[in-house]
Amino acid sequence: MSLAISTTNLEKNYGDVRALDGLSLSVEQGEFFGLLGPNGAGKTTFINILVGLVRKSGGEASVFGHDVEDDYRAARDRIGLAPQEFNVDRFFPIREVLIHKAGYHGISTKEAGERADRALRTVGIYEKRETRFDWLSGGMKRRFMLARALVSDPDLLILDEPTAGVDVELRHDLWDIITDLNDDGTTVLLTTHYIEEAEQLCDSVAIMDSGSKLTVASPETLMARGNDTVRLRLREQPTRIPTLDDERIDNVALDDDTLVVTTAHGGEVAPTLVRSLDHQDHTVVDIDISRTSLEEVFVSLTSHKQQTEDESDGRETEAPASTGGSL
Ligand SMILES: Nc1ncnc2c1ncn2[C@@H]1O[C@H](COP(=O)(O)OP(=O)(O)OP(=O)(O)O)[C@@H](O)[C@H]1O
Repeated sequence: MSLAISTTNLEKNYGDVRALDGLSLSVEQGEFFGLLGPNGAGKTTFINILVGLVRKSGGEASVFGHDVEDDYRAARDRIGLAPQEFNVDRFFPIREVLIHKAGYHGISTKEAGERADRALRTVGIYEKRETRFDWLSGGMKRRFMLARALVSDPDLLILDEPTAGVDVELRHDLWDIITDLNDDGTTVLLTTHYIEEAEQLCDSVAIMDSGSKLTVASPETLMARGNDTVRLRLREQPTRIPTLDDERIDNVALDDDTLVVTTAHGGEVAPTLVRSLDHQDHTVVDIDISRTSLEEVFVSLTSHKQQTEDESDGRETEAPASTGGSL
C-alpha cells in the first residue's frame, strides 16, 4: 500500500530551539493516525512542514509521493487542514470563505459553491452559511474549521486538536463525522490532547517528545505493554500475604482485606488466583481487573524520556512539558 505521509529524519530548528530532531514517520493511505505528545513536542511543526507553512531544516517529507517543498502544489492540493488556531477571514459570510478557499485550490466558482454547500451540510451548519465567522458559537467555529478543511475534497485530512475546548456532545458528533470520512477512504492525521479520542478513533498512534518519535503502534498494542492490576477482596482479612506461585505475577500487595496483584496478563491469571486462594481457605468476594490506560503508557514513555535526558545531560533541564489533566 502506498504512503499518504512519509518523512525521513525530518529536522526543524527555530534558532536555538530544536523542534524536530530527526523524525521518521509513515502513514498509510486510508489510515486513521494519531500524533500524541506533550506541549512543545513538535506536532504542529510537523504538520506545518507537511502543508508548506514551515520550511524544514533537514530530512525528507512527502505527501502521496509528492515532496512537500519541491512538489509543493501537488502535495498541498491533496491535504485539508483544520488548524488549532481560528485563522479565518472574519468579514465574509462563511459560505463565501469556503468558496475563496476552494478557488485557491483551482476549483471553478460553480463547483466551489457546490463544494461549500456540501461541506457545510457535512458538518451540520448549512443553515448558518450567510453568517460571518465571528458570529458563530464556539462549537460552530470548530465545525466550520472542519468544513474549510473538507472543501477541497482532500485525500489527507489533518486535524490539529479538532475538539479542543468543545463539549462532550459536539466532540462525539465531530468524531462521527471524521470517522465517516475515514470509512469513505480519507486518510486522517490527528493530534489531540484527549487520550480517549486517540484510543477511540486511531488505527495507529505515534507518541513523540522533544521532536522525535518514541513509539508507533495501535492503541491496543500500546496498552498491552503495560501491567494489569487485579484486585481480589477477601471475606476475611488475612494476617499475611497468601503464597501465590505463578511466574506471570509481577507483584502482590495486601491492602486491608484486598489483595492487589500486578501482572501483564490480568484476564488469564485471575481464575488461577481465585483457585489458589480457595485452596488456602481464602474466599474471594469481589474481583476487579483494571488494564493500563493509553494515558498511563503515554505518561510513562514521555516521563522516562525526560528522565533519561536529565541523567545524560548531567545538568538541570526545563521542567517536563506538562501533560495536564487531559494529557
Ligand atoms: N515560530 C517559532 N519560533 C520559535 N520557536 C517555535 C516556533 N514554533 C514552535 N516553536 C518551538 O518549537 C517547539 C515545538 O513546538 P510545536 O508547536 O511544534 O509543538 P506542539 O507539539 O505542537 O505543542 P502543543 O501541543 O503545545 O501545540 C516548542 O519548543 C516551541 O516553543
